[in-house]
Amino acid sequence: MLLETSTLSYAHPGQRAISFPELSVDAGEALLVLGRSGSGKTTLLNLLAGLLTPLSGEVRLGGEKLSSLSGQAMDLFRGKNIGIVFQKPHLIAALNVRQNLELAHFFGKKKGQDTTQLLAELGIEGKANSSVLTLSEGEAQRVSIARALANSPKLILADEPTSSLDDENTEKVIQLLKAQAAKIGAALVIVTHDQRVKNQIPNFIEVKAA
Ligand SMILES: Nc1ncnc2c1ncn2[C@@H]1O[C@H](COP(=O)(O)OP(=O)(O)OP(=O)(O)O)[C@@H](O)[C@H]1O
Repeated sequence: MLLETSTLSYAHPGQRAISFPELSVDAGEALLVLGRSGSGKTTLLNLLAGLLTPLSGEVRLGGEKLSSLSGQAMDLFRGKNIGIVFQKPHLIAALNVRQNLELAHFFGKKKGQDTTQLLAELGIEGKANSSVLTLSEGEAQRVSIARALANSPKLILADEPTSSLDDENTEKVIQLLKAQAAKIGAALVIVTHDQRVKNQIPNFIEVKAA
């Protein structure tokens, strides 16, 4: 199994601990994380990304136990192996579209996917040299997906990637993520409360606050 967790829990300061259901995702597979607002979906995603350290249990990616990696080693491991699509695109305004993608190569210290081809696959090749400030919301979301894929990560994590999109673009974005995960053999985990996504990815777990 490429990604797996066991007895994972986390407590935010001053909050009750959240216990997460076990999850496992193989290369090329997709999993949805569903749950009500405040149930802990983003917290789980941050644990899977090694951005938070669990209170108990562990996350293993490609056999590597994330909590055994120190700060700097974890940052490098994440840059190489984990692509994250945040709820809001978080693009660097001073850089154009292509440069935003190349930044991922820089942080991952690897050459990664060809940016021209990647942008073409996502249907935004015409925007390569555009300022990110001139993009529509849907285009910016696709650039943030391209950036997450730029290093051909083993794991793609997406936090509510469709919450601000209409039905047509929701379907397109999920298809894109699935197709890209299958192409590079990555595990795909999508956190959402968007029930529309269930039609496209039947495999899911549900996070429930205690
Ligand atoms: N930095 C923090 N400090 C303290 N409590 C936090 C912090 N971040 C999240 N929480 C609390 O932890 C719980 C889970 O939050 P989380 O953001 O993981 O939920 P979520 O399921 O992603 O919610 P949403 O769907 O609204 O984004 C909530 O009760 C939240 O208030």
